[in-house]
Amino acid sequence: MFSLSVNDHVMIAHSLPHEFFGPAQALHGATLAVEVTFTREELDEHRVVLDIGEALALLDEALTPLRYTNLDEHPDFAGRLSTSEAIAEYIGTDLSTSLADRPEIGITVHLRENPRAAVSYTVANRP
Ligand SMILES: Nc1nc2c(c(=O)[nH]1)N=C([C@H](O)[C@H](O)COP(=O)(O)OP(=O)(O)OP(=O)(O)O)CN2
Repeated sequence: MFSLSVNDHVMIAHSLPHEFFGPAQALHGATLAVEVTFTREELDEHRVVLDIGEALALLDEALTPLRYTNLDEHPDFAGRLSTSEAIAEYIGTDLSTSLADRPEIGITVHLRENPRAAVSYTVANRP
């Protein structure tokens, strides 16, 4: 199995309006560090998992709709808690759509919420 990882970050604001989240029910900001790992069982005809430039561009495209937004007002999170897990799923789903022509590529999104906590999401039905 081969893998390629690229990273970026995104600044957002959001609230988590449920008592489960304690003080995070209030509006707060976060700079999320995002790393995506693409995997392939075998290399492609260019002997790569995915071109690094394309991988960076795909990640940038996935993050652009989130940059500097208040997720409480973002239509894709309407009525849904914008936890780090949900944001990782959103990014993974976007990347999976962009790579619909290459279902042989696995996608895992690793999202660091703060120096002590991170989540990850692996897109289903890919290797
Ligand atoms: N599994 C998750 N748990 C929490 C998330 C999340 O995205 N996924 N997010 C938050 C808050 O947005 C924030 O990042 C942390 O808020 P905080 O109040 O500091 O939460 P803690 O759980 O660390 O501490 P408390 O003891 O609950 O105050 C929270 N959780």
